[in-house]
Amino acid sequence: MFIGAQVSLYPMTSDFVEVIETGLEALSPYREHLRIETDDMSTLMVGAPEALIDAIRDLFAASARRPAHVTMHVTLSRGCPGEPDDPTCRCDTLIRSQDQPLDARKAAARDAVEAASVLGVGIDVQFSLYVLGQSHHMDEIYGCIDFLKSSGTFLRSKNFCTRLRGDAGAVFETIRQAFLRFGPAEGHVTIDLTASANSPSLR
Ligand SMILES: Cc1ncc(C[n+]2csc(CCO)c2C)c(N)n1
Repeated sequence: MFIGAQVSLYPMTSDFVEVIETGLEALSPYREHLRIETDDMSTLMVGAPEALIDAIRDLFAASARRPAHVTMHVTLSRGCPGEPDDPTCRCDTLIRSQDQPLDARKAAARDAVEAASVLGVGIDVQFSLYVLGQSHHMDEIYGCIDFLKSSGTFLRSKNFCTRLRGDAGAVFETIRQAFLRFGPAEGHVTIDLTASANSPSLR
């Protein structure tokens, strides 16, 4: 299994380099658990979803604590058949949910969001879950949307994606649960996500 993300921050301010560097500094505690490589367009993070999603959450929360409007684009992927197996990506949640029916997975996902840590940073997210290479992929997508509607972070459904709003802790836990508990444990699943904080449109 190979699990990872390409992550880009887009601060809407002339001191964008400082905002990006503030975000990247928040990754320090995760560097011993994840492979992290930054270039001029994005930062690659590879590793188990516990550290991976926490790292993306903290990267965005750190930049969102500054006053400027900032957005982030994330491509998450698990189980891509073209990527090499990486033992550091081992994930017990995926292994355990393998044989669980959809209703049990929805309930477990809700429990995890309820138990999420509170960061004190309000954010908006819109994302799409893609279950690849499966003929019954819509059952998993509708199951995931059911979970999202009861997650406490649901804002509204939109064409092609779902809007979430709330504390960064609960919102990123919702994303982690959507990523791990829907779509086959051994299958190829991706998420396309945009996050936003401090938007002047919401003032
Ligand atoms: C998370 C994240 N990683 C890398 C970049 C690409 N990037 C654009 S400007 C800049 C700082 C000066 O080189 C960097 C690293 C990004 N935007 N967000």
